[in-house]
Amino acid sequence: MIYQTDDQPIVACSTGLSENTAIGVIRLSGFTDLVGSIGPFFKKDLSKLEIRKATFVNLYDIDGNFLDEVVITYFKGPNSYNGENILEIAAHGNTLNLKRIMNAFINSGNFRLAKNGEFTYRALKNKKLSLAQVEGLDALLNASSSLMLDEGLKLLNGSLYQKYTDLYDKFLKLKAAVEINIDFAEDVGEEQSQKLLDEAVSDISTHISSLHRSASVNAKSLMSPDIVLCGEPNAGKSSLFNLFLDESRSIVSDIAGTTRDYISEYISLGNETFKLVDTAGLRNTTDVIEEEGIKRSRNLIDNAFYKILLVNINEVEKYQYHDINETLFDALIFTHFDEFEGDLNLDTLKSNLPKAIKYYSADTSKGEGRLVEISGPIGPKTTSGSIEPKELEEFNLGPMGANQKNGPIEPQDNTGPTGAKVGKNQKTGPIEPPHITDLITQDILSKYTKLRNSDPISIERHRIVINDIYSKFSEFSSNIKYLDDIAIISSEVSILEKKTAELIGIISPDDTLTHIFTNFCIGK
Ligand SMILES: Nc1nc2c(c(=O)[nH]1)N(C=O)[C@@H](CNc1ccc(C(=O)N[C@@H](CCC(=O)O)C(=O)O)cc1)CN2
Ligand SMILES: Nc1nc2c(ncn2[C@@H]2O[C@H](COP(=O)(O)OP(=O)(O)OP(=O)(O)O)[C@@H](O)[C@H]2O)c(=O)[nH]1
Ligand SMILES: [Mg+2]
Repeated sequence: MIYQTDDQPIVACSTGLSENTAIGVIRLSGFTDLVGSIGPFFKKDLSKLEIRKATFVNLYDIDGNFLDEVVITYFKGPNSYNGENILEIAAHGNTLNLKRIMNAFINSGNFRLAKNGEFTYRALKNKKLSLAQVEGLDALLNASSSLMLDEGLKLLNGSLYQKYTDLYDKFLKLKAAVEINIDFAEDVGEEQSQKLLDEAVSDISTHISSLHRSASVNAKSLMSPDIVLCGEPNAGKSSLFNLFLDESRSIVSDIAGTTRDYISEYISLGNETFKLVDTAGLRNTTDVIEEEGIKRSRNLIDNAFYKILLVNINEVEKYQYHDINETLFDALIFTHFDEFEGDLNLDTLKSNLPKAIKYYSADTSKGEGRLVEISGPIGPKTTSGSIEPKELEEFNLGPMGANQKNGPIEPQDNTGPTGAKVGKNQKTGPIEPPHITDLITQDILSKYTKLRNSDPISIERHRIVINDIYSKFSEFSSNIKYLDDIAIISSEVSILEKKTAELIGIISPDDTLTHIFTNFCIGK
């Protein structure tokens, strides 16, 4: 299917028609004769209408019936959003009123209702926006996380768009350097022309590597950052879920398999909203319904932004759900730590379990928790690897440890968001133990910030084209010293330049256009 259109003048309500609002904006675009085709609606000589200035006027239908008091703004093409003549009418935002006004223009026979995204389509056609910018607009308008919103803005006219156009300019420079090698090597000197070429190649190499890094960030998990709790039945998933929500949202019981399907709630951590998901306990089962629940859990884990595995520390030896052994968890929490009496050797405990970046111990029925080890790719060297049992004991125990049975457990209500605050009996009592949700929250936010700072590119088309340019260019730059046929070099550079033009959207395939514009709302 191809996005089909014509050049007729169009009208639409850009502020939506699903709800009454204070003010609604109706846009008219693509008319050539402001005075003749629009003047009658205002019973005014619009030849004196000031450009890009808000003007208060009365609006009438074609038969002269009064419709509304409105404010109009005229953008004379090509200096408008889409390059066409545009008139914006800000009217009273009752949807009946807005529809009646639109109908007045449509019934005059000079305007038709715009299709989805048609104003913007014309901006693209008139080269006011490139395809990449339109995709940015799409991301901006449909964003469900502040990260997507940022990406949209960066594409629309910001740093990311600049990176794309810089890459294109650099390919043009490379092309020029190649041409100098072909035509003017003798004039410039062999050495000088080779230097130009080398510089151009290395410049692109740095640039495309940075884009490639941005395109390699796991984008799926960023669109809706889910925090998924999983583990075998009775591990304490629902207990932790409720600790996060500060209420008993999920049913907690000692019957294994209590949670049969996943449940989720939105939670605010820092300034961000995350979806917290409590999943069905993972176990090998013959129950068809439970099996389906587990399948869903697996799916959620695979796509999660932050994966938490809970394991009852007293049952590590019995742990048997190995289908997720390949998954790297962000956090593994040893729960039921308050009941633990065994030998605390983390290496032994870990050997029967999937891997994680950070290990915690906790009493998930109450909330106390400790960080026990950082390992894996992001852990600092000093804390990675195994910790000596003695060291771990000091690190790990404290008020919740060996003395726990005789010593009082401090009430939780004084625990602030950073954990470790002094409890109620300040003078005599021990220090308040940290809260597991505070520790995990810190880690979630730090992961989110890190991802955000890595300038992720989540638009699939861009990821594909960037990866393609990256791999073709890598091949090209490692071969260039062996290529003695300058004509071959030249044609390779042309291919890469075309791909970059495609990334920006200077060249845009029809199916891409259709895909994008059907996603837009009417009036955009
Ligand atoms: N009222 C109103 N608000 C709006 C829009 C709009 O169309 N109308 N926009 C719609 O998305 C966004 C703003 N985008 C716009 C982009 C370009 C031009 C424009 O007139 N461009 C001219 C002049 C540029 C200049 O003076 O610097 C041009 O490009 O030639 C207007 C709005 C958000 N807010
Ligand atoms: N002592 C102790 N009890 C806990 C701890 N965490 C959870 N419990 C208890 O263990 C039982 C199971 O907890 P849930 O939170 O329902 O476990 P779950 O992982 O959601 O279990 P399923 O929904 O069956 O998969 C409940 O009785 C909890 O009160 C803990 O750290 N220490
Ligand atoms: Mg549960």
